[in-house]
Amino acid sequence: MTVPLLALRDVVRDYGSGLAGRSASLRAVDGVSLTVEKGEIVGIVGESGCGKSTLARVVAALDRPTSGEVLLNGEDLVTMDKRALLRRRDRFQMVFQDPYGSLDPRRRIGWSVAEPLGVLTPRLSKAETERRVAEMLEAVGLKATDATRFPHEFSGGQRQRVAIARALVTRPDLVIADEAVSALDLSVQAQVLNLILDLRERTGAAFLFITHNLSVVEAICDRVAVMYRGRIVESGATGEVFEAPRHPYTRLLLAAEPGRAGMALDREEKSPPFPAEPGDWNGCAFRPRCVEATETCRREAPAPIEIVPADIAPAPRPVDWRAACHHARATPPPAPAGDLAAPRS
Ligand SMILES: Nc1ncnc2c1ncn2[C@@H]1O[C@H](COP(=O)(O)OP(=O)(O)OP(=O)(O)O)[C@@H](O)[C@H]1O
Repeated sequence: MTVPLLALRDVVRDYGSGLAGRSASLRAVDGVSLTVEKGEIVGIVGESGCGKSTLARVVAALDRPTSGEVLLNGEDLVTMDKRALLRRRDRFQMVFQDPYGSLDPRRRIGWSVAEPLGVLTPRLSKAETERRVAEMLEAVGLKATDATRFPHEFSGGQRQRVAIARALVTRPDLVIADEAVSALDLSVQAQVLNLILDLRERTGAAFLFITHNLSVVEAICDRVAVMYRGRIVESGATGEVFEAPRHPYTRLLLAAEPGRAGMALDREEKSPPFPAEPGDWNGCAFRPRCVEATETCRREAPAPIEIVPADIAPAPRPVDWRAACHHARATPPPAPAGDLAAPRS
């Protein structure tokens, strides 16, 4: 059996007092398990505060989970000592929403792109470093001579290209992109997404793409994981999940996307408060917003169930579609307009 590039096993991240014996005040990530294969682009979606960025930081080893495993090529980054982790740092890189934040305004672009090489492969010669920087700048559609310019001389889209060049210069296996295109105009966004697809083809890098934008996920992600209150409620191939979502929250998210026909969404219902204590909440976290909720949903948190795609009979393939809902079915339920607008309880 091949080892996935990234495997998250039951990852939990609590924010709280930090005092021993005291329970946490907030569970931002609640038992997330997920895999990313080599060269795959996996999207994490969900509304603000659902734990996307916390998960991204844990995967990038910028933050430690409260419990769980983060396996990169089978090695657990959580239990790894600092020196071993530093040696693996060239295997994964992060791209943030604000390229200004990751580019030093006083440094020339060439320096910023080269910096990870200096930290991670310090024995590289000056000539080889310059060659790698020029190669990366050209790969992201800039000129090699741009290396001598400063960040303020570039547009937002160009700066995001520089940030991507910086992330890919060490030839990482995995790039964790947190809202990496959200601040860009639609046309520039499309250019950067095409660039990412192109770079995936050329370098074989996998991407974990954190976004609240479903159109972005549809455009580039092979698979999608939908998060709600720290948990993955549905995951699977993007086309299948978006075509016939099985979790009511996925349907709600899709219906709320401008330009998509579907159920009405009462915007007041968005962003419900998190439980003050993780233990306060039994049952399904989505229950207060779901018209399908029953007594079972009140009592028991639903475990993910496997969904069998309709075409499984003529072309058997591994089942990779899961929904954590007591009422998820193998076939899509009829969804009359407005059925999620008014919660039952
Ligand atoms: N350092 C922190 N200390 C305490 N609580 C935090 C911290 N960082 C995040 N949180 C809380 O954890 C929850 C998840 O936050 P997170 O930033 O991961 O969500 P998100 O889905 O990325 O949201 P957004 O899309 O708005 O960035 C939120 O309730 C947030 O307030």
